[in-house]
Amino acid sequence: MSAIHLQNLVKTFGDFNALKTMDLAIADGEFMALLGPSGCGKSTTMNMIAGMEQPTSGKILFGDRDMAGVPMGRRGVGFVFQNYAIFTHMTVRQNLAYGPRMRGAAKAEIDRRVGTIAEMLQLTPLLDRKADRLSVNILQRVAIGRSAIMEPAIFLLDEPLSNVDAAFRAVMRTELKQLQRQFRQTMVYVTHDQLEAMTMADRIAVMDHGVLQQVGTPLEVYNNPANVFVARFIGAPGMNLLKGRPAESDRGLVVDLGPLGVTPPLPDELAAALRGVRGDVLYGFRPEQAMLVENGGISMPVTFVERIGARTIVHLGQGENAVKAVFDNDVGVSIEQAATIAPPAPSVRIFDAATGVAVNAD
Ligand SMILES: Nc1ncnc2c1ncn2[C@@H]1O[C@H](COP(=O)(O)OP(=O)(O)OP(=O)(O)O)[C@@H](O)[C@H]1O
Repeated sequence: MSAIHLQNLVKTFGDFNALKTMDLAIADGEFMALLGPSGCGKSTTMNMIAGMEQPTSGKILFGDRDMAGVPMGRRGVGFVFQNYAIFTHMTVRQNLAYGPRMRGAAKAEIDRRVGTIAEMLQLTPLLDRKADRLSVNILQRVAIGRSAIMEPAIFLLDEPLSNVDAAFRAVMRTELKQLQRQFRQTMVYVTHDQLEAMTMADRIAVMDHGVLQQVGTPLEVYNNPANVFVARFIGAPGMNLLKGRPAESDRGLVVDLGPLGVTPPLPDELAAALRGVRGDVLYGFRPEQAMLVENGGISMPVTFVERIGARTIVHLGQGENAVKAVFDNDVGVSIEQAATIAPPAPSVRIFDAATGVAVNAD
């Protein structure tokens, strides 16, 4: 019953196409993140699942039940927004108890549920505090608790952590994941923050301009982005992409990067797939996978070195040819030096420069 199917879902506002078409199957008990930049249609999709917006066309099914015409209050969904929606004149306990009380639950049952949720969200010492005396961080925790206590089979969260501070956000990422594991709800989580999506979600639906770009586990979208948008959007920093042309060499197929020279040879399967591609390609590799080598790599001037604790981000090249390399230690390079970097062959990804679509090795 708690699986969600979005079928050919379209939403237009006047003549603006906010969601061009969306097909997505979310399994019962799955944590699905809707991830993308501002304005890509995440909230619009979420609001249609909740029943706050009606689709222009297409279907939303919960299990095999069509949600067309089913009002929000009858969908059995819990919803948490960016801006906490709680009663400030009530205590934390009264806020948490509100939903079960409205449903007519017995006092002992309400007390039990309030106790469990308060414990999970570390609200126990604050239960008798008035909500108007709490910080924004704690208010959002109460808002999540107020929804979670109803044990909705489907839990929808729209950027719930964007107003809380960074340290608290890190704590809440773990707590939300634990909450979902405990209640085994189907959770749909809207965010523009790829780190939130990567750390919490079972699968991520990456969106851009009202179009679903890719659906996959965090590792799938990180390791095998379907296109250039996903390659750049996932990862911090995003994937490096250098423009070039496939070229035969005596060591096998390489990518000729023009003034940067040629890349190391491509792995056989990728080379085989690439032989079908005409025109320019983008040679992609993750900053974390770049290695410093003596020779046989791509040599570029170092333009900037960021040292963030034990992590070093080395910026190389400029303009279209700028790339970044991330190391877990201080690699001892400095500005204006040249450095030669090479990704391990299996981690290289190639994209068709004209379409942006990944060239798949398999
Ligand atoms: N009621 C509306 N009327 C007109 N345009 C709308 C309406 N709601 C959303 N839009 C537009 O639809 C597009 C998608 O909006 P949506 O809120 O779904 O994006 P989002 O990906 O959630 O981004 P954000 O994180 O900024 O909310 C935006 O360009 C937005 O301006």
